[in-house]
Order: sequence, then C-alpha cells, then structure tokens
Amino acid sequence: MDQSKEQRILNSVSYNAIKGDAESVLDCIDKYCSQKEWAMNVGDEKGLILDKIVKEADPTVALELGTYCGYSAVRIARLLKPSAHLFSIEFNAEFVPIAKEIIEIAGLEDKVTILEGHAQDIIPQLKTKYNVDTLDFVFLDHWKDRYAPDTILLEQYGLLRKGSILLADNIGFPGAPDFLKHVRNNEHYECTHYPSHLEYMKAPDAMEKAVYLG
Ligand SMILES: CCCNc1ncnc2c1ncn2[C@@H]1O[C@H](/C=C/CNC(=O)c2cc(-c3ccc(F)cc3)cc(O)c2O)[C@H](C)[C@H]1O
Ligand SMILES: [Mg+2]
Repeated sequence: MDQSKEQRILNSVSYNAIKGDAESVLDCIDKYCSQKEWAMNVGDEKGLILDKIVKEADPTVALELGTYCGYSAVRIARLLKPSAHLFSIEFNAEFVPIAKEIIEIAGLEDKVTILEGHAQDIIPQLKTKYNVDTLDFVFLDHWKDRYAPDTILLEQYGLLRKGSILLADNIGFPGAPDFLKHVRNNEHYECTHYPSHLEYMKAPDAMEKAVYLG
C-alpha cells in the first residue's frame, strides 16, 4: 500500500529534524510542504500570527480543533509555560499516530494530549472527563463549517470565560462565514481580523481573533 502524504511528511521530519528541537520540526515541515508536497498546515506566515496570539494569551489550558499532522500543536505547545497544557482533538485515526510522532520528535509530548474523536463529542466531556475548568485559548482549524457549531458548544458547556481567546484559521479561504457571522456584531465577542496568505502559497487568506467577553 502506498504511503500517504502525511506519512511522507512524518518520514521527512523523522529523518531531517533535530530530536527535541521544535523549531527544526516546524522548519522541516514548512520546507517539505513548500518544496515537495503542499499540505494544509497553518504554515510559517500565518504561524507567526498564531505565535503572537498564543504569546498574548499565555494560556494555562489551550484547545486545538483539528490536529492533522500536529504542526500547529507543535507551534502552540513550544510557547506554553511549564504548567500549561494543550488538548488537541482529531477524529481521523490515520492522522493521530502521525501527529503523536511529530509532537514527540519535537520533544513536546508532555505538553500535548491528542484526544481522538469528533470535536462535537469531546467538547462536552472536557470538564467531566479531562478535568478542564475553562479554556484560555482555542485554535480552530478543522472543517470550516464546524467552527460555528463547535464555538456554540464551547459556550454552552461553560468552557469559555471572560477573556478566553479564540483564533480561527482560513477566514479568507476556504472561509468560515457562519463563524464570522456568529462572532462579529455579537456583544459577547471582541473580534480582530488578521489578513495573511494561504500556507505555502501567494493566495490571500486571513485569521480572526475573537475574545469572549462573558
Ligand atoms: C464532522 C467532524 C467535525 N469534527 C471534527 N473533530 C475532530 N477533528 C476534525 C473534525 N473535523 C475535521 N477534523 C480534522 O481536522 C483536520 C481538518 C482540517 C480542515 N482544514 C481545511 O479544510 C483546510 C483547507 C485549506 C485549503 C486551502 C486551499 C485549497 F485549495 C484547499 C484547501 C487550507 C487550510 O489551512 C485548511 O485548514 C483534519 C484533516 C480532520 O481530520
Ligand atoms: Mg487551516
């Protein structure tokens, strides 16, 4: 059976990255996906916006929706303070072991817990099963039509507190119109738009930050 693109990305990281060096894992994936095979990692340009917001949030508990290969999990976890933790939800069983391996090569396995399953099934369990109180930071990068319903779930299960920061990828392309409709012109959110470009491409894209006001 031929290897998948995601497996080939892992092979490249495993062969080229410096073990325990998160920056070298990110550089390796960015290089591979710019030069060999495009993949939907948030990438180096939008990654700088992600870095900025994570530093601003300085989260103790962070959540990511859509682990994929673990690129943004590494990106986020490398910035977390010692007591902080990232939960990343991924429902595709093929990607979970690949992401776990990439996170381990980055030396961040103690900072990240990958929760395998559908976000809509796991979000309701975060408090009871995973002992989460509230989330300080949420990165949305899964199916774009799920950003809005899953944000509403986060609200309904009391997982957001005054000042919780949501950051959504792909507001430009593929776009997440329902999510924008939900958070913009909504008195419970303070939104900021960050124009950028699609990972590894010249095409325009953007990210949206939505701070929950309680
Ligand atoms: C129903 C289950 C919902 N709950 C879920 N629960 C758990 N995990 C979930 C759920 N829904 C999805 N996932 C996982 O998240 C990942 C999915 C990520 C999706 N990302 C995109 O589609 C995208 C496209 C482009 C793009 C740009 C230009 C192009 F030309 C083509 C593509 C660029 C980008 O930056 C993009 O992030 C992963 C693959 C998938 O298994
Ligand atoms: Mg994305």
